[in-house]
Amino acid sequence: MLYEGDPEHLRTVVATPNLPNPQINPSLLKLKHRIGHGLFGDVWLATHHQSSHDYDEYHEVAVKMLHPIKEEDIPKFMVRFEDLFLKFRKLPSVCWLHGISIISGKASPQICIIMKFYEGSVGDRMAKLKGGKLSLPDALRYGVGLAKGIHEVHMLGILALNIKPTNLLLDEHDQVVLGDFGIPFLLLGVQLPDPDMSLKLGSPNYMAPEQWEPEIRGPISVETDSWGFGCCILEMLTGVQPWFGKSVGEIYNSVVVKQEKPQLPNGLPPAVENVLNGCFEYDLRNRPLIADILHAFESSRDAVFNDGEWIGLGSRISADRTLGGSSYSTWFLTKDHLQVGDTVRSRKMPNNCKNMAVPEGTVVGLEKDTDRCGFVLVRVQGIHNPLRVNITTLERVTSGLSAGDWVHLLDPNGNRNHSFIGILHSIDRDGAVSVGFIGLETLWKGRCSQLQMADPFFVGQFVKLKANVFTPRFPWVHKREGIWATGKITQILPNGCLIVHFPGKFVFKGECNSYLVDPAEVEHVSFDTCSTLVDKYQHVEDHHWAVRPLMIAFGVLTAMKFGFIVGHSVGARLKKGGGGGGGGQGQDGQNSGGKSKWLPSHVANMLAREGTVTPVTAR
Ligand SMILES: Nc1ncnc2c1ncn2[C@@H]1O[C@H](COP(=O)(O)OP(=O)(O)OP(=O)(O)O)[C@@H](O)[C@H]1O
Repeated sequence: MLYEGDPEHLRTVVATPNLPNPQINPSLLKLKHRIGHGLFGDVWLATHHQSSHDYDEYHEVAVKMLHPIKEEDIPKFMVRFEDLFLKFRKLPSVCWLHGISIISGKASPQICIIMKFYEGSVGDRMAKLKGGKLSLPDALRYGVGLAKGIHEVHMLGILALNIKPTNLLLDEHDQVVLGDFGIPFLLLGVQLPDPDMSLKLGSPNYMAPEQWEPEIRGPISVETDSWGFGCCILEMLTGVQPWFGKSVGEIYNSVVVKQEKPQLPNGLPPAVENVLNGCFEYDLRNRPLIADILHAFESSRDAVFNDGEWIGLGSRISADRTLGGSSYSTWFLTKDHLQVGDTVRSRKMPNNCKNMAVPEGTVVGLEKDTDRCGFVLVRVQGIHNPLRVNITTLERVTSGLSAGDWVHLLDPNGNRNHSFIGILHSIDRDGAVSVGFIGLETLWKGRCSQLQMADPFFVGQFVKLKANVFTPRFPWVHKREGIWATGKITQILPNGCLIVHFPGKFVFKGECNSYLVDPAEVEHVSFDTCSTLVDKYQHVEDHHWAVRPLMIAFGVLTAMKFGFIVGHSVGARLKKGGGGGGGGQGQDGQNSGGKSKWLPSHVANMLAREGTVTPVTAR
């Protein structure tokens, strides 16, 4: 009577003190047939028998039977689920949960999540349409529903992760409900039988770069779901799955290694195009939040359409993309909403160690507090009138720290397997912080008193392993016996992981010259800080693999020239005559001038400045 597929009715029921127990006795479930088989288990159509002294009912339900997990991990999962069960039931855009059950599988017990049975999914609907794609108005409408569902899940501190059209179920009002409410997230830290760990956090075609190796390229965060959202909308609009036809390895290569993005179709409303472009930023911090996406989709859904075609007028919003991941997107710059009284300073650019000239000040007025690119009034000591400053050029400072700063974890115990240097992702006004560290799948949460500012790293800097690091976290290049090579930072991931190239290493075609580096294990090297001539030369050698062979060739030629001159003058003296010396000198002078052209000019200049040529050629 109460549980007949009527979530609205149930929402009022669960609010009563007589709270339902999420655990369902497996003997009350009768599996009828399998509806589908997914990466996280099978879904069955089943009946759930419910009875009490005044009713006796059978309800049609969907049972998601998860793959077996280690028996000792079952209680861990159950505690997480039971903690969230009632909260999930209050979410209108998340599938209605009947409960959870543990049935004895062939080898080990299996967790079954019992859900309301829905008639179909967005994926099913697309499969029935010509070309397998939805009209733009439908895609926008489902997009709004999906964004709401993801937002609701985020409000509970959970990530959806497994977002794809078959997991977007449709209720009787054709509204989207999330069929997977974050099962991969609830499984974090639980051991799966599948040795391919990359599969456990989502479905490959829809996975964000950091989702493949969250401990290395992570953390996974709310913006990870923005990527999955973008993939779903793309599939709805084109009828083609992102990376269709590629193997799992090829998708990994495209998304993670080559840092490719799926192609967007033409003709989208500008706000939608802009937000979808942002969803496919490699650095998750540059992606829009689900609230931004919802705003763009809601505003475009209500715009003018003609036979499903966008006929909106007005200027196109310029694509808000970062160039080569080297700068911040507007999504990044406007994530923090400034308030009157906040301490602010000019924002540091990601690849520039120089802070901008505007010093620390206090926000005394908001000109347009709802506009993404609004202005604030900042009072700066020593300047009479407040300055009017664009919010995207400012960063909020709390306890001396701002989002984006490099931080060092002060951990007296020190027994951790994650790096102790990372990047601050957010700092609340009350001092609560979240930090990305290598070795952690999700953001580390703590207090700002546990952190200290660390020296920043920048793209383009040269780094080498610290002297006390003998077994680095990731493989590193050896130059010669006992000497570690120096590498150049080419990218910095959101957890502070450095991607380093070794320009001094000769690389065969197709060989990878990209290495991951823990920032806690390296130090910055520059020409100015190399103390000895030999160090300076070695630093020059690390700029390009050709330096050493050129130096050797140069040395050999110098030696030959020297031998030739000596031989010539000795011969001349023996002959007590001569005449060819002047001509020979002229020829040599010309040759040496020509040889200097072989060296890259900055390397040649450095060598000339430091006089390193002679000792090197002798080696
Ligand atoms: N509560 C439900 N009611 C009706 N159909 C459902 C329900 N939950 C899932 N399904 C359907 O069952 C099928 C299999 O779902 P399942 O989630 O196992 O597979 P998947 O979506 O392909 O993969 P994954 O395991 O990664 O989620 C899908 O077509 C899905 O739409």
